[in-house]
Amino acid sequence: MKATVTPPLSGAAVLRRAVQVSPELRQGLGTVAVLALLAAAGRVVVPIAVQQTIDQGFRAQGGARLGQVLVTAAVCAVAVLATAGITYAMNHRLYRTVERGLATLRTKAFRRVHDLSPASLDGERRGGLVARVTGDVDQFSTFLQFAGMLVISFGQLLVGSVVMFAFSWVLALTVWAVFLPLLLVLPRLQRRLSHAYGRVRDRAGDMLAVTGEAVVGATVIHAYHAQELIGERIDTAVERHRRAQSRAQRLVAVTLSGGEVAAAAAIGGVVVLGVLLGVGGHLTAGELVAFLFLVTLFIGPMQMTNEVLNELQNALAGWRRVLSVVDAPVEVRDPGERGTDLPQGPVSVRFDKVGYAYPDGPQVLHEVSAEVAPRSRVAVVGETGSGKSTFVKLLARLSDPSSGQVRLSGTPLTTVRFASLRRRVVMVPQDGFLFDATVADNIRFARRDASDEEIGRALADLGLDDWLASLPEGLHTRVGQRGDALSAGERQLVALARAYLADPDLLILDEATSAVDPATEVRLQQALESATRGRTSVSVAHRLSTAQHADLVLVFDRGRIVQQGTHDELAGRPGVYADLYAAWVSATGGTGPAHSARR
Ligand SMILES: Nc1ncnc2c1ncn2[C@@H]1O[C@H](COP(=O)(O)OP(=O)(O)OP(=O)(O)O)[C@@H](O)[C@H]1O
Repeated sequence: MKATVTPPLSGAAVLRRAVQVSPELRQGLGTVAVLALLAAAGRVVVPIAVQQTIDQGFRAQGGARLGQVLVTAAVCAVAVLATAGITYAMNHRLYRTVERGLATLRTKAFRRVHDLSPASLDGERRGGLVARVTGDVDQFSTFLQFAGMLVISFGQLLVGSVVMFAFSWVLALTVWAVFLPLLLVLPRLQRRLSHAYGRVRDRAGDMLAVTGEAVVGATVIHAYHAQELIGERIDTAVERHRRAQSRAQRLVAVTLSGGEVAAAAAIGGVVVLGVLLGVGGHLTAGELVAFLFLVTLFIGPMQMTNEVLNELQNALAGWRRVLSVVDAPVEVRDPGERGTDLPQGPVSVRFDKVGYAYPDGPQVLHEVSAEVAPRSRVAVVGETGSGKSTFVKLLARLSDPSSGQVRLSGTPLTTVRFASLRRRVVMVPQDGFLFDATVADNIRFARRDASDEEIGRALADLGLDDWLASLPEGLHTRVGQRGDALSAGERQLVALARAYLADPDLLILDEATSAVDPATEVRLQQALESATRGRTSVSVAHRLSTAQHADLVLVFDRGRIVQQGTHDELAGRPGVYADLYAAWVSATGGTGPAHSARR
C-alpha cells in the first residue's frame, strides 16, 4: 500500500508542504518574531544595568552615586517584568497558531485514512495509519514546548552579539571563535540526527501497529494460546525502538557535550582576556562583569538551539510520516459537481470486460462481463478466493476496475456522484460493523431521522418482530463493542435491517460465512427474501440456498465468470456450479447451516 511508504522529503520540503497543508501555521508569525526580538532585547537590559550600576553608581568618579543605582535598579525591574509579559504573549500566540495548524493536519490525515480505498485497506492497516497520525502529531506538539524558546534564543543571540561587540570587540570575537567550530559541525550532526530520528519514528509506528494488532486480535490470540508468540513480536518491536532511540540519544549526547565544552572555553577565555584588558586599562570592571552576564546569555541560546534542533529533527521525522498519509493517493474519487445522479427507477447493472488487481497484487478479476436486469435477484457463487467479494466491492465502487467498465442503469459508475450513489446503492459487507450503541441507533445509522416506530416497522417488514421481542430491552438493547453482546447471526440481522431502512434501489450483500443456529438461519433467509423483494440485489452466496432463490446465478472461478443461469439450469449441467452444489448438499443436506462453498 502506497501510504506506508515514507517519501524522502528534506526538512525544508517538509516545512513547505506542512504550511501548504495547514496554512494556519503562517498566521501571526510576524507578531511572534517582533515579540521574540523585544523579549531578547529585554534580556540584555540586566547586563547593561549591572555595568551602569558598577561603573556609574558604585565606582563613579567623585564617589558612589546611590540615586543612580536606585534608578538603574528600578528600570531593570520594570524591564524584567515587561520581558516576562512579552515572553508569555509570544508563547501564547505561537502555541495558538501551531495548535490550530496541527488540528488541521490531524483532521486532513484522519479524513485521508477514511478516503483510502476500503477495498484495498483492511481495518488493521487503517488502525496502523491512525496510530501514526496520533503518535507523530503528538511528537510535534511536544516539540513546540521548546520552539518558543528557540525563537527567543535566535533574538537573544542577535541582540547579545551586538551588545557584546559594543562593550569589547576582542572579547566578542573570542566568544564567537569558540562557538564557530560547533556551529560548523552542527549541520552534519543534524543530518545524522534527522536520519536517526526518522528511524525512531518508524520503529515507534511499528511498535504501535504490533500492540494495536494484539489488542484487536486478543480473542484469536487467546483462542490459539499465542500469547507467547505475540509477546515475542511485541518484545522485538519494543527492543528495535529502544535501539533506534539509544542511537539517536548518543548523537544528542555528543552535541550536548560539545556545547558544554564550548561554554566552559568561552567563559574561561573571557575571564582571562578580560582581566588582561582591564589591567591594561581597556575595560572597566563594570564592563567585564556585564560581559560575563552576556556570555551566559549567549551560551544559553546556543545550548537551547542545539537541543531544540535535536527535537526538531524528531518532530520533522514525525511530520514527514503524517504528510505521507495526507498525500497518499486516493484511489476512488467523487466526481462531485462534474458527476451525474443515477437515473430514477430500478437499477440495472452491466460489467464490461472488467479486470482488477489489488495495489501491488496480481490480477484477481479477468475480463468479467455480466448483465443484471432491474429488480432481479442475483447470486454470486464460487470457491473461496475466486473473486466474489472483489466483484461486489467494484459494484459498490469501493474500488475502481483496473480495466473495463461498470455501469449502473447505463451510467458509468465512475461518473456517478457519491451523494447519489450512497443513497441508491447500499452494501452489507461480510462484517456489517456494529457500533457500541443500541440496536435502534445501529439501524438508524442508515437514516439519521428515522423514528423508533419506523425502525420497529422495518424490523416487522423483515419478519423480525419476534426476535426484537426476545431482546432484553427491545430496540434499546445495547449491542456492545463491535456488537459483541449479540450472536453472529443477530449481528447480521441488525446489519440487514440497517440496509433495508436505507431503502436502496440496488442492495449488495456479501453474506457472512459465520455459521448461525438453524432458527436464526431461517430468520435470516426470510429477512433476506423481504429485503431484496422489488429491488435489484446482488448477493455473494455462501449458502447455496440463496442461489436456489435467485433469478440469476453468476459462477466465479479463479477471477472469471465461468457459468451463468438459474439454479435449475446450472445444477443439471456438468460444471463448476454442479460440483459446488453437490459438495454443499453432501455437507449440509441442502438445508444445513451456513457453509463456505468449496469444491
Ligand atoms: N485487500 C486485498 N489485498 C490483496 N489481495 C486481496 C485483497 N482482498 C482479496 N485479495 C485477493 O483477491 C482474490 C479474490 O478475493 P475475494 O475476497 O474477492 O474472493 P472471494 O471469492 O470473495 O473469497 P471468499 O469466499 O473467501 O470470501 C484472492 O486471491 C485474495 O487473496
